[in-house]
Amino acid sequence: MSTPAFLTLDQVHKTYTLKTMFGAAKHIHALRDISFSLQKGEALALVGESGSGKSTCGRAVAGMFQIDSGEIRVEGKPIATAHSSQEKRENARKVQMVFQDPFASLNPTHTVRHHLERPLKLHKRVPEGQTLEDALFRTLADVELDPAATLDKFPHELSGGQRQRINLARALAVGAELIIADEPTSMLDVSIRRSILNLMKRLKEERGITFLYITHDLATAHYLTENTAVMFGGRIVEFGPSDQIVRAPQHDYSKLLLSSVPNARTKIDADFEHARDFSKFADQVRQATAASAAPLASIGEGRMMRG
Ligand SMILES: Nc1ncnc2c1ncn2[C@@H]1O[C@H](COP(=O)(O)OP(=O)(O)OP(=O)(O)O)[C@@H](O)[C@H]1O
Repeated sequence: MSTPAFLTLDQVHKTYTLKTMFGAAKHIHALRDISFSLQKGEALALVGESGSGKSTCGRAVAGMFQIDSGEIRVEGKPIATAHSSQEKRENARKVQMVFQDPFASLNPTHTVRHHLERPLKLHKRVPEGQTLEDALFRTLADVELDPAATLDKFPHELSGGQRQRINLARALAVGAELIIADEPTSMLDVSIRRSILNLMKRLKEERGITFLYITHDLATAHYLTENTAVMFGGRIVEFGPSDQIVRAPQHDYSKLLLSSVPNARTKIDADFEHARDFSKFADQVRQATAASAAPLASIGEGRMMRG
C-alpha cells in the first residue's frame, strides 16, 4: 500500500459571513474548491495578493477553525475526525505556524529559555541520555543561533531575524513535521530575508520538514518550494513547479503578479509590458480572473491552470 501524502486538501471551502450595518449578510468566499497534496519534506508556496485566501488556507490546515466543506488530511487522517484530546494534541504538535510578525508571537516578558523549555518538556522532546540544557542548546544550534549567547535573552534584545529563528526553534522544539510559514520574512530587512529562507530550506532538506510557505512574493517562492499555487479570490488559478511558474507563467493573473517584480527573468506577454495605463490593465486582469468560472485543468508537465 502506498504511503499517503503528508498533507492533503480535498475540495476545501470556507465562507465568512459578515453582518453589514443594514442587517444584510455579506458572504466572503475565502476558500473555494481548494485541492492539493504535499509529500513529506516537500514545500508548496501559496502566492497571491492581499485577500486572496492564503492565510485562511494556512489557518485551516492548522485546524484553527472548521471548514464548511471538503476535507483536510494529515498523514491520511482527516483532521476534523480527531476527537480525543490526545489526537488533537498530536495534530497540533505536528502542524505548527510561524507568523509574519516575529515580535508579536513571542512573549516580551519571557526569555528565549522559557519559550523553548515549555514545549520541550510538555511534548517530552528531551531525548534519553540528554539533559534539558542539552536539548535547549541543540534546538538553538539547529536554527543557527549561538545557544550560550541567546538562551537568557528577552525578545527585545534580539533582531527581527533572530526572533524569527526563535519562532522556528519553537516549532522544532515540539517536533513539528509541517510548518506553515505565513509571510515569515516580509517584516524583516531585505538583507536577512534570504538567510531565513535558506534556514527553512535546510530544515526541509536535512530534517524532512514539510513547508506551506505563504507569501506575496512569487519571485522568492522557488528558493524554498517545489511547487507554487497562485491564489486569487479564494481559488487556485495556477499550480505547478515553482521555477516554471516564475519563468513562464501561464495565467494572466500570475503574469500580473510577476510583472511587478523587478528583474524577474520571466516571459511576460507584450500586453503586460506595453500597457499604457498599467493599473487599469491590472484591474481588467483581476476582473476577468474573478469572472471566470473555468475549472482548474491540467496543461501538462505537472501544471494546472484555471482557463
Ligand atoms: N476572520 C475573518 N472574518 C471575516 N473575513 C475574513 C476573516 N479572515 C479573513 N477574512 C476575509 O477572507 C478573505 C481572505 O483573507 P486572507 O487573510 O485569507 O487572505 P490573504 O491572502 O492571506 O491576505 P493577506 O496577505 O492580507 O493576509 C479576505 O477577503 C478577508 O478579508
